[in-house]
Amino acid sequence: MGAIGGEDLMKWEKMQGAGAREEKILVLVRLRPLSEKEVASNEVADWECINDTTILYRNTLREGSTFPTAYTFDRVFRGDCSTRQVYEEGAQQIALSVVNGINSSIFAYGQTSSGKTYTMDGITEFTVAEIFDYIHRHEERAFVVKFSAIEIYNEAVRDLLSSDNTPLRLLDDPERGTIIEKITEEVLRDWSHLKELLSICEAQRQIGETALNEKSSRSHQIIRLAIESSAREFLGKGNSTTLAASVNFVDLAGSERAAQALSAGTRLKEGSHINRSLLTLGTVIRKLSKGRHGHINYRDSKLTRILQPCLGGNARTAIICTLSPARSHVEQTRNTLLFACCAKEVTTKAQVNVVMSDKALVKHLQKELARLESELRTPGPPSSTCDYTTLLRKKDVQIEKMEKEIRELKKQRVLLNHGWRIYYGWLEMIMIQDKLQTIIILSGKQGMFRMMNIQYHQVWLILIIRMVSESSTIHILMKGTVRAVLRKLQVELQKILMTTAKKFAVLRWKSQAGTRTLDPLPYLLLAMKEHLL
Ligand SMILES: Nc1ncnc2c1ncn2[C@@H]1O[C@H](COP(=O)(O)OP(=O)(O)OP(=O)(O)O)[C@@H](O)[C@H]1O
Repeated sequence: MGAIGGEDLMKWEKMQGAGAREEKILVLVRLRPLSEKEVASNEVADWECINDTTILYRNTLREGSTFPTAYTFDRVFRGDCSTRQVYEEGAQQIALSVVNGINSSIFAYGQTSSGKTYTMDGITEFTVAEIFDYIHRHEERAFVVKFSAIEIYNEAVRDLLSSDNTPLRLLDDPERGTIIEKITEEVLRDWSHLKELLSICEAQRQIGETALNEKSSRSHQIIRLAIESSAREFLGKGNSTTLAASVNFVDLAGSERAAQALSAGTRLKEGSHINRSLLTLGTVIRKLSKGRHGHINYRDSKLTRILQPCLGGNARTAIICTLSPARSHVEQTRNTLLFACCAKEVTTKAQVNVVMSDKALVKHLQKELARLESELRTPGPPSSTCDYTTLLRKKDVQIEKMEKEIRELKKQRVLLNHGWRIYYGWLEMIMIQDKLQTIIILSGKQGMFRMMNIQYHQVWLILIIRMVSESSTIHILMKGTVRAVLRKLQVELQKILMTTAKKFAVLRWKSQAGTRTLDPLPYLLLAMKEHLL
């Protein structure tokens, strides 16, 4: 990962000062023309966009109905509007936020055959073309663009870049939220590479047949571009910071009822799952539209778990609701419009995402500390002595917190740089947990165990045992899942203990209860289980 610094850091600090930006989800409606098939079967178009923001139901035969006839959104697009127009006048601003370190998502929602895939294919390509163009125009920055794609089919998550059909697991990460384990990420090289990856995805996507749409997509598809950028000027220097964000292109499966698609058998099973995910999406949107009160059931479906940040979280979001104008689809069109009405009340809180190196973070915290101290030295006129004391106390707490963070970061850096140290004396365990990794150092008079870089469920474990009383050093490198590493570790330790039994037999351990003789193996395994699993 590269680095930005100086001006960029200042710019970022300013942006952070301005805080996260709260805004409503952008809701766009796209009405498609009647299809040839619909025209051939004498279908009537009952919906019309009367201006740029309003869509009207024009069935005079239905007068007296309790449903509203006019619906207003951020933007509505008539049947003769091109996808480029939908992109430029709708989704563009939100999608391109990603190059400035802001997460963004574009969804297509609507019944089968209403034009979701037709719309999202164009939106995805236009966005990537503009991202490439932006990258070429900003040579002062180094960009890395990573492409990944999944589908959620019958509530199983599949990697669309892999021929392996094994469902991917979702994991909860305290920092990054829900992450998809073992997902393939391709570093995007150029336009032809994008086309190649998109055609792999298309081939992998589950295609089924329903009575409504001969090539109906039966799964939810999420294409994700993760973009990291750093100023070339600071590449490789210690005070590195990187802008990191991703944009999701979400093509949902049809929102219609399974019955209407004349589904049966497999199609019916798909329908119920599709509706479970969409039902949860609807519930989440409905709850969010009424404010953030109470529990929001993101975890009830894979779709809402993965898309949680786009639904009221740290992202800018646009939803394109696609509609068929046909009279026979009026019920589904109304359902889609109802969903769209709820979605336009949902707010998200996007912020610039910056990944900093330790050095840059320490620098940032020191600056913040200095700012707080200077604020303290020149306080504004307090309205009363009580206000002034409260302010002072608050600042003290903030300063103390910052100082603690700086101490902690410095300690971590020292340990990372000089962690390969031998602690003489009693067996001791130092455990440091930071955002991404856990470092455990077990050390003792006779031996030292050092384990580091334990990230999520992938463990990179280095066990180094050094016999202090002898010159020999044994290095064992193990890699795998936590359980696999624990098993291997147990075997390796037993081998070592057998060969160096005498040395370890007298290994002592000082606990609160006093000095005791200890076999280090169970203690080590217990400590690992407690802290890592
Ligand atoms: N705005 C439009 N203008 C012209 N043709 C359109 C438009 N939108 C969709 N179509 C056509 O309608 C048909 C169905 O569109 P599409 O496959 O995108 O629907 P969908 O909503 O993705 O359906 P499903 O949920 O079943 O995947 C396609 O043949 C597509 O070319």
